[in-house]
Order: sequence, then structure tokens, then C-alpha cells
Amino acid sequence: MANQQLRIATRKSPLAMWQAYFVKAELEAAHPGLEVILLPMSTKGDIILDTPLAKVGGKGLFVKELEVCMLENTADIAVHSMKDVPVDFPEGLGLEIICEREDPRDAFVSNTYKNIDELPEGSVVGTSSLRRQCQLRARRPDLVIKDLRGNVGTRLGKLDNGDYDAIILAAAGLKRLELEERITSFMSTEDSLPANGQGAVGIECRVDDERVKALLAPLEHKETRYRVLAERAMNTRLEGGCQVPIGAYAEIDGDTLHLRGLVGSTCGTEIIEGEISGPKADYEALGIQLADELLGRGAKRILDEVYGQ
Ligand SMILES: NCc1[nH]cc(CCC(=O)O)c1CC(=O)O
Repeated sequence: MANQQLRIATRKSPLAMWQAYFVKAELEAAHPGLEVILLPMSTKGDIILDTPLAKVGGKGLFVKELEVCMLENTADIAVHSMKDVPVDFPEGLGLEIICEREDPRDAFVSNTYKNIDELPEGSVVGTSSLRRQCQLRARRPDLVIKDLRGNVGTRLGKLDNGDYDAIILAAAGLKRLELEERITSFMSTEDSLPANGQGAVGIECRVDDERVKALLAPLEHKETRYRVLAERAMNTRLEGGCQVPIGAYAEIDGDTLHLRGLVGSTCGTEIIEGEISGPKADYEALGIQLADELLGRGAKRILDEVYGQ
């Protein structure tokens, strides 16, 4: 058989490039003779960096250009951080593969203080994630939360400049970029419930492309799929755009899946939390059931307020 090629459309950020190179290496190891090519490109989301994400239209901005390439057949796959993948896919595209999850935790990064509890009153903490903001505020109402945008390296630079006393980032991103030594302390998944999909990489492709799907198959990690899809099912049921603080995190123990979820008001004055367990094969139903429970306990009111209904 002639040597095959596979083209990856990717954002140019260091994290996106790392993820694309990771998938390239995995694919080339699984298929000797396969040549994987990276096609780096800028997306709208990369360009509009000075406006809070929730205001410029959300996560879709980071993937549209990549999806157009796949639909026009100038690229075969796109590699995503699962937490950045929108719920809906354009007709003809789908999320084919979820790779093994890495560290799902948030990381506390500071040049002065060891952890959140050590921060003096009124300290300035950087994060643009409403989920992180809400959980921080609930625990430490005195902290001043300041917006923090840009690539991981940019964010660390702003901390080092003295713009913040501490910042919160995903541990997985720092580890991938070999910046693990910058992590001052890990926040447990109890202290900071992660975003759905955090720490997992997913691969999108054309749903009818059997050649590409066969090449991707060895990268699938079943357990991660159950966990991440349970988290996403909860998020989808809540119709959670990125304007509402939502956390979702699933773990698997034998055949049982445990899912925890939270919905908060943006100011952190109110947090509605819940959990559910059941057979892992029912991952989607469990996510929906937990979402419904949270909605019934007040999440609906919070969501309605945010979306003005
Ligand atoms: N929102 C950007 C983003 N998307 C994925 C990661 C980290 C890697 C991951 O969660 O898989 C990050 C950086 C961060 O949140 O600090």
C-alpha cells in the first residue's frame, strides 16, 4: 500500500500545537508508514484577546476555521481540548475519538503564596473562567478576581509582571507545555470542580470518512469517553454556555461512574452542587439526571437570570 497521509488542522497556540504533535506521534506509532502533516492556522478566538470570552461569543470562535477546513477537505482532523469543544457540530463533522485523560485538576500558581488559604485578604487572583471565579469567591469572598486572557505563556508572564498575586490555570496545560514546575499547588477536584472535559484531548473528523476513522481508532480511550461524555451530557442538559459557572467531573470505579456537578451564580454567592452514581454504560442518562436534579434545586433560576428569560 502506498504511504498514506493525514492532515491535522490546528490552532497555532503552543498548547494546541503540543496537542496536535501528540496526536501526530500517536498516529505515526500506531501506523508505520503514515505521514501526518500539521496545518497551523489562526482563529477568531486567538485574535480577539482583550475582550472577556463570554462577551465575544464563546468557545465556537476557536474551532470554526478548523471545521471549515475539514468540510472543504483541505484537512482531515482537528485536535481539541475537550473542555473547549462546543456541544454542537456542523453537519458532516463529529467528535470521533477521546484520548486518555491527563490531570483534570486546576492549579494554583503564585510567586509568593503557597495556596489559596495563604493569600492575604484582598489579594488579586487572575482567571477568566466563571467556574473558577465562582468557586474562589464562595471560599474567599474577600479576594479580588481579575480577568486573565491569552495563551498559557502570556498568563504566566502577567503573573510574573506583578499584575496578580496568584493565577489559576489547568494543570494539564502546564504539564503539556513542560511548565509543571510553575505549579505552586494543585487544587483538589473537591476544592475546584473542573470544567467538563478538562484534561482530555478529543479528535474531530468527517463522520463519513471511513479511512480516517480507521486510522484514528487506536487512540480511543473508553474510560475517558464515558467520563467526559457524562460530564458533557450534564452540561448540555443545562444548556450551559460559557456565561454560567458550571463544573462537572466524573470518575469510574469498576463498573460504576460517579459524577459531581455544580452550577453557580457568577458572583459566587450561590452554588448548587450534586452528585450521582450508576452503571458506567449509562453515562449519558446519569449526566442528564444530575442536570435535572440541579435544575430542580435552583440551577434553573440562576440560568434564567443569566440568559434573561
Ligand atoms: N481555556 C483554555 C484551555 N483549554 C484547555 C486548557 C488546558 C488543557 C485542558 O484542560 O485539557 C486551557 C488552559 C487553562 O484552562 O488553563
